Amino acid sequence: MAKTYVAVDIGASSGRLMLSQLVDGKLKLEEMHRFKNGFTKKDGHDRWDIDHLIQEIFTGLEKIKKAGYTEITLGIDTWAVDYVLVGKDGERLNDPVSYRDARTQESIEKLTSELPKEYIYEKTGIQFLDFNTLYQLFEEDQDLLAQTDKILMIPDYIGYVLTGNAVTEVTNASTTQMLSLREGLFDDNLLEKINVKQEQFPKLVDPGTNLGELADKWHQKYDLPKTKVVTVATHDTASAVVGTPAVGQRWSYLSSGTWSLIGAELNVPENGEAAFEHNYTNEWGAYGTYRFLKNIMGLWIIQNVKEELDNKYSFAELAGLAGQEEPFQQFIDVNDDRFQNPANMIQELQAYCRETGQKVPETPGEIAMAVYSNLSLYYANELEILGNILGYKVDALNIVGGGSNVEIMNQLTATIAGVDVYAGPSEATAIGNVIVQMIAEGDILNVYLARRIIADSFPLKKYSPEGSLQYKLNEYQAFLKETKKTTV
Ligand SMILES: Nc1ncnc2c1ncn2[C@@H]1O[C@H](COP(=O)(O)OP(=O)(O)OP(=O)(O)O)[C@@H](O)[C@H]1O
Ligand SMILES: C[C@H](O)[C@H](O)[C@@H](O)C(=O)CO
Ligand SMILES: [Mg+2]
Repeated sequence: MAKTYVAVDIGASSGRLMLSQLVDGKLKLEEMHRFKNGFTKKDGHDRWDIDHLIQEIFTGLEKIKKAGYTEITLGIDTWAVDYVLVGKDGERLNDPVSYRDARTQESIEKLTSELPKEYIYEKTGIQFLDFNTLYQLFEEDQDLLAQTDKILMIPDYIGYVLTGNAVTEVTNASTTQMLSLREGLFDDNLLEKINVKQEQFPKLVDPGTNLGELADKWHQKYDLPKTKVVTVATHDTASAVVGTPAVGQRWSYLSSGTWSLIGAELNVPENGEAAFEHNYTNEWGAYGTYRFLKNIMGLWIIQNVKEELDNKYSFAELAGLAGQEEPFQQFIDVNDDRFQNPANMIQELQAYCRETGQKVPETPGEIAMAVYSNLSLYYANELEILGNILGYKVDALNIVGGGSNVEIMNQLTATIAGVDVYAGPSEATAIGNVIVQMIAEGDILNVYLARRIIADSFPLKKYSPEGSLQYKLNEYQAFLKETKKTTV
């Protein structure tokens, strides 16, 4: 009987428990439970409801038990950078603050006035995003920090609640912008800067570490399967990269969800001048790799548009309406900070177009196409920059995540970038999560073979360039140069 694996994959917009088994060399994947995620304003900050997320996990595990699965292995992955402060009594001190909260808007300038960006980037190789853990802890309530016994990243906290065991998993630890590339530890100078001690972080562990059994108290409270928890690549993007089929000689990936993370998998970090100038990051990947990538605002923009249209349209319907419009009616720098957490996204997009003297999108289709076509242009621009930094032309882009369902964006990206796009699997994150568990349990030999199994198990859709849109990319790059504020 094939062993049963469960991925708990919680993104910024939604979470899911996915059940997987390896049967005759193919991966079976079944969604057992899905729930919404999101932050709300509480005690003056945008915060996650971590207790709700944990409750949803138990709800999903009860469904799995009810479906007849009595023994499972489980892994947890979530979004990056955010953390939970745990007191000396082992209990949570507060609701975790969301990385979209305004508290860190000025933090990079404040912190790097005393500790130069060049030092931080040379040490960590991590992109400057104002919500990195480094800046969040720099702004953290000092009284709370003084009461803190353990700082746990979100997925590590969930694993701690489930098993009682606390670790710091390295792929997510790297997103803090405090993990030294050379020493493989949190950098002492950076910790000192933010008033944090090494011992406030539990020991660093690699993906595939056995975290322990689900604590007995949960079996007394709920009807759950016997559950062994494995620490996977707990940063969801790290799991997504593991779950990428990696089609192409010089392949690249685009993890397309709330964020769009575009980049390549390297065996050595690249934190040189060009990478620094273009704010590329070296987040740690599984199996000693580095995720050399760039954060792009992503489908967060469409998620807000959908809500502001009172959810009258599904994502598929919005993509369908967009497909009825001409692309490139206006150029938008989708990575402009103003789109990070505006009061009203549609108004922000329209104001941007008015301020730059361009056609203002009005209908749902026009607005959706404005977003999708400018995301495609931005992806193509970054693929060109990625190739220039790495010294080779990327020959294939593997688009995974929910965004891989947006056919017009897949096709536009292929044509503008002049590369073949392979779309899917949309649940690559959950797949990468269970792959690390299967390798740890000896069901699969290594990640290279796993990726062949993924390509055999999930139909990929290929999009080849249709003519050339190089001229349009050149126009967009000129537009970005004119309108871009200096990058951090
Ligand atoms: N059928 C579809 N048609 C068009 N867009 C879709 C479709 N399905 C999903 N999407 C897009 O995918 C996005 C969600 O992607 P995904 O499920 O990978 O994100 P997530 O895991 O919830 O969040 P995160 O990116 O933080 O991990 C939605 O916001 C939507 O824009
Ligand atoms: C804030 C991070 O950049 C974000 O979480 C991203 O890395 C991610 O995890 C997208 O799912
Ligand atoms: Mg996700």
